[in-house]
Amino acid sequence: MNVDNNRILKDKTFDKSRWMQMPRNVVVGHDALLQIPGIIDDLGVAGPILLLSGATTMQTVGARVAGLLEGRPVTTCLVGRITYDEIQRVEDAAKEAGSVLIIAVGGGRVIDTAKVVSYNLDIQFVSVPTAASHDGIASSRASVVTDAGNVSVAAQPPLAIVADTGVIATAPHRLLAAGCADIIANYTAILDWELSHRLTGEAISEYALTLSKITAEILVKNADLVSHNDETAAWIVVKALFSSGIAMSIAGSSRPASGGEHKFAHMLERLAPGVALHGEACGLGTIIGMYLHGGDWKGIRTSLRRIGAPTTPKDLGISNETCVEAVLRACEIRPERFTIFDTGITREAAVAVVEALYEV
Ligand SMILES: NC(=O)c1ccc[n+]([C@@H]2O[C@H](COP(=O)([O-])OP(=O)(O)OC[C@H]3O[C@@H](n4cnc5c(N)ncnc54)[C@H](O)[C@@H]3O)[C@@H](O)[C@H]2O)c1
Ligand SMILES: O=P(O)(O)OC[C@@H](O)CO
Ligand SMILES: [Zn+2]
Repeated sequence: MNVDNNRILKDKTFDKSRWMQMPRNVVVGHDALLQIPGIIDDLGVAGPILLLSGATTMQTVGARVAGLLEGRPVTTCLVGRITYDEIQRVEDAAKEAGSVLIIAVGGGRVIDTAKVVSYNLDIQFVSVPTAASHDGIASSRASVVTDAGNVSVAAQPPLAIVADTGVIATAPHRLLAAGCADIIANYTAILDWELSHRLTGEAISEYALTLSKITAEILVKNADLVSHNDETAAWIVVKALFSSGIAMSIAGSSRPASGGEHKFAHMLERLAPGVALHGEACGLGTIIGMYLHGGDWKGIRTSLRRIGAPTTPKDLGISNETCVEAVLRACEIRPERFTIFDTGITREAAVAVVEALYEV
């Protein structure tokens, strides 16, 4: 059922009420894909299925899932960028097929699209991440691209998650490293949330904040293990991505995992579309955010390097000027979310932080 998970009952003395929606079945491990038919039966959702995937992932994992669903009514649909137009197109396809369940097989964009469509149509969906590249695999939020930049919208968390570590370990290491960077971003997301709490009085959830922080700490502790592209690394990173998603579900917003470093990343995506993976841009934003907070930015950089994630604009294939621009204009993204990037950074300061990224 769709819910406004930040609903406040104004007429009560104790006036808070929040729905925290969580996944019901989470299956992680080798050959987890084979469990999909059993999971669908266990969920008790019978009827036409919409199999959603990306152009690349449909040819590989998507095709395997289609094979596993043989004998059931399945319609396939490919998704590209996540925009409101694209969401509408997928909604129309789901309606036309009379779908009662979406199975989303792919990266973050495919899963976010499924989340919004299933929310809007009030049908369920199963999340089948093909890469450990983002922490949206379990969250109840989706990030949609609009002309005004990325917006974070309420969405439906998956009823089930099927993360096959064998599949994830065969994805390029770049994707796994990006997922790690998306988790390391939690360090500055938390600092920004606490800063906003102190300066603007924004409410904070200690549980969400603590879960987000511990998740990043455990990941960094395992940095050497996740620098490999094997199933152990996939296992560790998927658990971190899941945990971070749950922190977002507890908070009812992406706040525990998305601060100024994400605003920077979303602006960078607008200035240089498609150049960096989401997590890669967030990792760079985390080093910058930590520098601006006066924290251990070199420690963040060391962790990202150990994992194999980019740490400079050059690594990402963007110019220093574009990076400076993204630092200065990050505040245009989601202006209501106060972060260290919203404190009036001068061009001089932005140039200085970008130059510092190259310090040995
Ligand atoms: N809702 C949330 O809480 C949340 C959290 C983090 C990120 N996001 C969103 O997710 C998106 C980023 O996710 P992403 O980095 O996965 O991007 P993506 O979905 O664009 O995938 C990146 C690339 O990886 C490829 N890929 C995926 N699996 C593969 C595999 N097994 N082998 C080879 N290639 C594979 C895809 O084809 C694509 O080209 C952004 O839109 C971001 O805003 C949302
Ligand atoms: O709200 P946004 O900024 O899309 O953040 C969600 C997710 O990317 C956090 O890792
Ligand atoms: Zn993210």
